[in-house]
Order: sequence, then structure tokens, then C-alpha cells
Amino acid sequence: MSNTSQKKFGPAWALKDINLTIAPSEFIAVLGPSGCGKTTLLRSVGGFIEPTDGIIRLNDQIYSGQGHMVAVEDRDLGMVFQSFALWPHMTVREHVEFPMKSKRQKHLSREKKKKAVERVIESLGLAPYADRLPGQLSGGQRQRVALARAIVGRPSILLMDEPLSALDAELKISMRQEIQNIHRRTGATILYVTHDQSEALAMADRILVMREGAIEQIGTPQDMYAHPETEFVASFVSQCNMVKGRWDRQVFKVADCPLVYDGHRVADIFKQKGLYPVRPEQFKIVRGGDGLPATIINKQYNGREIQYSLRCGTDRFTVFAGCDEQFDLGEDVYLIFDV
Ligand SMILES: Nc1ncnc2c1ncn2[C@@H]1O[C@H](COP(=O)(O)OP(=O)(O)OP(=O)(O)O)[C@@H](O)[C@H]1O
Repeated sequence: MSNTSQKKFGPAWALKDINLTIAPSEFIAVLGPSGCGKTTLLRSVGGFIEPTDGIIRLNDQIYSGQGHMVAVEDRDLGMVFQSFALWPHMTVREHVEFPMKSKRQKHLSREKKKKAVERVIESLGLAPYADRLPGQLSGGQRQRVALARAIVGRPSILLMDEPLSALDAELKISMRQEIQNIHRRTGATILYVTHDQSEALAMADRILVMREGAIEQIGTPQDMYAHPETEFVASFVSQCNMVKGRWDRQVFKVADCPLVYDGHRVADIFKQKGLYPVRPEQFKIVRGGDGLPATIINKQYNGREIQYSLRCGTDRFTVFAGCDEQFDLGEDVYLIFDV
């Protein structure tokens, strides 16, 4: 699937120069703050809105652009919305049957359609609730119905708009696994909008970070985490300490401190600004020796590790450390780089 397009609402560009090619069966998470254009991108691919410029195509078929605009129901895709979008008067089975009535499925016999519906109901654990209405289901069960309805027609593309945001924390984790299973089972290409960084890091093959309607960076979760290309990506994808210092080609030095950091994989933009992005687990707290002098100003235990907040000159840094050696509030310590 490829997409080179823009979308304007009145005088404002909601999408700018989006140029993106997605491979079959890829799982792409679209991540970004509120209002950055995630939903507009998804709705453009879905056919709910027409891009102002550019082309969206699936393989060789133009979905929009060059005078074409394929209707939503004629696109080879399934959608899952944040609000589940279930009809209150329809049972679970009726929801799952609904997409099988579209003209895209008319080549299938009645028997095959029935089998497909029952198979999906079974595989998502909905068989005991098949005759219930949405009002008689829990949040997680409703989300399963929305997923079942999206996949029953075996679409090539699944568009998911914050599908887990209405669920509580525990349910979110089990539904993440459900979505990963669906991805493996169906081989569908997934475009998954979220503003939850952990969701994007956990599930996607590639993450697309958007900012003000444009793509800020696209890459694997590991790349986005370890090699952010902008300050925005560094801080948006996960917590990040921006250490101020001086770059001397590939070597980073912090004033008055014998610390030197190798910066081969640090993006140029940080070098121009005299910054080194350090993840909380890349710092190590030590009691003596060379390092950045800092003071512990807060600590939080979470069962696995301790999250320390430290004051370091005028900066405030976050460090995740093991529980073996603990540091006290107010203690003066040193930070060294530990990767
Ligand atoms: N129908 C519309 N008319 C005018 N402006 C719109 C319309 N739909 C969206 N916008 C604007 O386009 C921009 C992008 O909106 P969009 O809904 O795509 O953002 P988002 O990243 O999905 O945000 P959120 O995470 O809050 O859902 C916003 O500034 C929004 O106000």
C-alpha cells in the first residue's frame, strides 16, 4: 500500500507531504500527540475523507487521486474504532454477519459465509455470547465483536483507531495479544493509530511518529527508541534525558566533567544543539569516581526497579536502577553512561 498525499481543512493543512509505502502484512503504528493528524491519515486511507492532493493506492489500484475516489465499502479493508461503533439492536452474530452481506463478498456461497462467521466468532471466544446484544457485554467482549466484524471478510488492510483506549489497563494488555494473534493469523496489513507509546513499541513492525500533520520519523521500535532523529521523537517515544554538553566530531563532552560519550549513532540535530539523548536505563548511579555530579531528589519503587529523579546542575534527570544497591533521598551521587 502506498500513500503520497495531503489534506487541507479550510486554510489549515491537517496532513502535509505524507509519503509512505507499507509492505503487505506490515503492522504500522501511527503515533503522535492529539491533533497531529493520525485520524485524518487513517480516514483518508479508509475513504471517509478525500485527500486534497496526492494519491493513495493499494497495489496497482488507485483508491484516491487522479480523479478516482473508491467508496469505503469497495475498499479491501476492515475498520475498528475507539468507540467500538456497535449497533445496540444487533446481536453479536448479526454484527459479524453484516460485512458478509456487502457486494465485495457476493462471490461466496451462503454456506461459506456462514462458516466464516462461525469461525471468527469461535476464534475470538465469542461463541457463548453470540446471541447477546452489545448492552449485555463487557467492554472487552464488545471490543472483540468490533474486531470480529473487521476481520470476518478477510480484508487485506485493517485500520484501527485507538482500539484499546476505552479499556482498563489489564484488559488492554490481553487485547494487545489478541490483536497480535489476529495479525499473525490473518496476515493483514495493519495501520494502528494510538497515542500510547508503549502500545506502539510493543506491537508494531514500524512506528510512524507524526507531528503537526507531517511524518517526523518512521522506523522500527528499536530504532525509534535507540536512535531517535529529533528531540521530539526522543522524548515522545519514551522518557529521555537531554544532557547538555559540547560535541567534538563524534565525541561528546560535558563541561568540567571527564565524561566523554561516543556519538556515532547520535543524529546530527542533537550535535548541532549540543545535546546527548540518554534513556533512563542508560545512566548508572555511582557513589564515587568520575561522572556527572547529581543529587537524588525523588525515588519510586515499582517492584522490579527503582525510578530515581536527580537534580544535575539546572537539569532534572530520570534514571531506572536495580534494587540491589539503593540510594537515599538527598544523597550526592554521580551519573555515568552505562550501555
Ligand atoms: N472535519 C474537520 N474540519 C476541520 N478541521 C478538522 C476536521 N477534522 C480534523 N480537523 C483538524 O485536523 C487536525 C488533525 O486532526 P486529527 O483528528 O487527524 O488528529 P489526531 O492526531 O487523530 O488527534 P487525536 O489524537 O486527538 O484524535 C486537527 O487540528 C483537527 O482540529
